[in-house]
Amino acid sequence: MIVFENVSVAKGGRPVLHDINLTLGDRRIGIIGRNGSGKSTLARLFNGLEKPTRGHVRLGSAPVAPDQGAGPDPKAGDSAADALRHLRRHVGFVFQNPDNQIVYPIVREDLEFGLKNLKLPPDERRRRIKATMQRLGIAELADRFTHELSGGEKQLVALAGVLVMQPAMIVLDEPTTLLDLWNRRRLLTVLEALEQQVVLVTHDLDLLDGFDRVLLIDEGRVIADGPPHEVTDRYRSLAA
Ligand SMILES: Nc1ncnc2c1ncn2[C@@H]1O[C@H](COP(=O)(O)OP(=O)(O)OP(=O)(O)O)[C@@H](O)[C@H]1O
Repeated sequence: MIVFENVSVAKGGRPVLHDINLTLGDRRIGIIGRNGSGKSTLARLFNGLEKPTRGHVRLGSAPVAPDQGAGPDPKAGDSAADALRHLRRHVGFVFQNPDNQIVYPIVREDLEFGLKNLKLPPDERRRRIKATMQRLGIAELADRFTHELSGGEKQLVALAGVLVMQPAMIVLDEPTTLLDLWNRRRLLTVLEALEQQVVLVTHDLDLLDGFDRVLLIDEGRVIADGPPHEVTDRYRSLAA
């Protein structure tokens, strides 16, 4: 469960999100909207990649970022830093561009990096990496150079890097843009099977069939919030 309370974000002095209030406990949540409407900014708030200019984001009961008007109370700062760590640990984020996510030269090393930080024993690290790669149908990529992968292969490796961490919630920002039909279908099957809460930003409206809830963002505001067909119909009517 994640809660947005009076959240606004400004960038370069320009308002990008306006006074967002949401309580999101649903298992499958989609975020749609036209280019530049604020979807990625909203998605990045989920795991603290973006901080509110005003308001709070809370995972469970922990505040993620203080209202910036709260002042420089060092104690409040510490708890906000703890809350941010909590959020980063529990919410995995899959970037639109996998090059922003893949760090190490060999696929297996890249997937192992976060698991080492969690101080998991080598056996458990190997087990998780193998199971995740098999699940995504990319087991044969384990020993490849990451810079030699195709765009779609990189996108799947970036997703694997998040899944191995087993976060409580997974946020994906347009994860299908580089995928062929087979891998798009595979990704959908993987998402359907995940037990975690999933938040998906997409222009690919068909992916949202079967989702519990879809948010339509327009000019930094949530202008529709409901079941997929209702909200995607409203979106299509904006473009008509
Ligand atoms: N660093 C920045 N400085 C100023 N404006 C920014 C900055 N980053 C993003 N913006 C603006 O914020 C608005 C929202 O951007 P955002 O990336 O959230 O949109 P989006 O809905 O994800 O778009 P798309 O569908 O094109 O990916 C856009 O108008 C964008 O130009």
